[in-house]
Amino acid sequence: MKITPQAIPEVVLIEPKVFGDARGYFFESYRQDALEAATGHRLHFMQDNESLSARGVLRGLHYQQAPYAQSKLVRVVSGDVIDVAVDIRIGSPTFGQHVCARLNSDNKHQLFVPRGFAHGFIVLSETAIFTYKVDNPYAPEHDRGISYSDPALAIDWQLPKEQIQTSDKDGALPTLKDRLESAPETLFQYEQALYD
Ligand SMILES: Cc1cn([C@H]2C[C@H](O)[C@@H](COP(=O)(O)OP(=O)(O)O[C@H]3O[C@H](C)C(=O)[C@H](O)[C@H]3O)O2)c(=O)[nH]c1=O
Repeated sequence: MKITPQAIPEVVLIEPKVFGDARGYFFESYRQDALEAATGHRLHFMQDNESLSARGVLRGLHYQQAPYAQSKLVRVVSGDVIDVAVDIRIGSPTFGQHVCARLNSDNKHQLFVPRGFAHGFIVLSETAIFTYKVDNPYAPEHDRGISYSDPALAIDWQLPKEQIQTSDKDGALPTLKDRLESAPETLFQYEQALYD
């Protein structure tokens, strides 16, 4: 597999080696040793999630605040999405900046979204099955988010606004600036030790 740091280097893109033959294909969808070496973190993924969404559905931008911050290893088993990770570590040189990755069942690419980042994706295909590992359990009381349409983030979701569908919860999320001004404790500090 090829693992490449992105423009925000803590976020890495994983391109698995796919072995095709007359029966179909095989690839290693997760290698802890390779990902730990590439990210510099010990990783203990302990929950797998899966969601099915129709074209235009946008889930995000979500994160869990400390002490339940989550790293995510995300991939698409069916369909085509734009996946986005936003740096929400106060003091980071890339605070408020984001990485986009096109993940689909053809390229089989995966994105590692570290703790300290908000995450979301939009579906470009008719439907998409999105599956991912997280390294902390679901903690609804620590579930937080920022607005996918925050003009300061300037994320290109590639679909017209009228085609984007979100949950009511996601549609009401604050901008990063609002969250920074009203509840900075729900974000992260760049110097904060987020991994053991
Ligand atoms: C995330 C999660 C949700 N749930 C329950 C809570 C709700 O009753 C239902 C749907 O939850 P939600 O609307 O938060 O699901 P998504 O909008 O897909 O949220 C996820 O979407 C973005 C892309 C993320 O990165 C996060 O992993 C996660 O926030 O599943 C659970 O039981 N366990 C879980 O880990």
